[in-house]
Amino acid sequence: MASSRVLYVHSDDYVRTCDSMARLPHRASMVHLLIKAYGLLKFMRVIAPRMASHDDLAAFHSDAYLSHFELVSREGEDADLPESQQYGLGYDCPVMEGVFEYAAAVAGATLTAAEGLRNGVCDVALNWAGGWHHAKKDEASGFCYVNDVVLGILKLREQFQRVLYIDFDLHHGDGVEDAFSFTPKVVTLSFHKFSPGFFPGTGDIAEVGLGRGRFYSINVPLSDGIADEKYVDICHSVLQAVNTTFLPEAVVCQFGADTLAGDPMCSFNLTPKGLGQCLQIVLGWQKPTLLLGGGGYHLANTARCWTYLTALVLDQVLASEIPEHQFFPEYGPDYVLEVTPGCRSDTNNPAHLDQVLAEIRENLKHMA
Ligand SMILES: O=C(/C=C/c1ccccc1NC(=O)c1ccccc1Oc1ccccc1)NO
Ligand SMILES: [Zn+2]
Repeated sequence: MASSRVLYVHSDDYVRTCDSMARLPHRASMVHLLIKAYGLLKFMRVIAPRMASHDDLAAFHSDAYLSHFELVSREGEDADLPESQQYGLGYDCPVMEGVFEYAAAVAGATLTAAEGLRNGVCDVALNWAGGWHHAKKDEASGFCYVNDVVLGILKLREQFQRVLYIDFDLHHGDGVEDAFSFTPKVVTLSFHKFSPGFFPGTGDIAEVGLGRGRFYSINVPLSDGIADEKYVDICHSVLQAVNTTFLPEAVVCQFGADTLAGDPMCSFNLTPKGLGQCLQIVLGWQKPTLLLGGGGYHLANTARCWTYLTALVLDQVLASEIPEHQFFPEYGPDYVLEVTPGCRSDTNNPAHLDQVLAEIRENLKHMA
């Protein structure tokens, strides 16, 4: 990738705001400082994000939700207003003071990245602190308060007729699928763990979209223990089939890193190399591409993964040794970039995966 054609959305203020999300302490700093420590910033155009305005957020979210969310964010924890529950606020989506500013900052960063692509300023745009795919029009969900992914896709749709969304996070990208389930202009494709009782519970292969959007939502339900080889194999087959059938003009990828070996979600057994092979397939299409983060609860592995993917975009090879920097101690005991797969058994049987692929190929035949 010609380096100046890669946009990296970053500012120290933005990282500080994202770091303030207590449940992901310093993750944004760890990601940025590892990318910086590997000397990758000089290959990219670094742009400071703008804050999303109320109108920006209202492109997807309801006014009722936004004004309630802004109110409780001002008052912080003790704002246990009765209607908070109907807006998904509390429990999975605790209301920390300033959480509205955090959500507006992340949404603004994803919009800044999407605008760079829409205006032809860059070919690839990165916002690793974005990717909050569960938020609904009027409800926070799964620790997602504002759906920056939907906002980014809507921004790209101002310029591109057909947008392909690919969700590599461990969890089903339900908020994004819901937002576009009735339209054939956006294909949402999600690879995720689908298992009784596992959040969010949606994303079965039979979920194909509704009305004019029927067959434009694609779900690849997977089970625990899948490792790089099988994951890359099914991703490659589905991605190629979707790209040649839908012919997208722009692509948005959510690379939630909770699929990695060692993640506390303890489900899949992937490594950054496997996700990198999936990214290489998408980059090979040479279409305007927006890359976002998402889940990822082993903070050092998440930083390893997104740094590795950033280097892939830049055609840069990284040394195994983690460079000396502020968070170096977090990378022990080996202090290397690679993530070692776990020795967990893969519960995905090949015959079932073939069946999943056959059903998706069948559904694609109905895509006009
Ligand atoms: O990763 C996700 C969703 C996570 C999620 C879903 C339902 C309820 C809460 C969720 N998120 C969290 O609990 C959450 C968010 C940030 C940091 C730690 C978090 O907890 C854990 C707890 C145990 C393992 C991993 C994460 N979507 O991609
Ligand atoms: Zn996740």
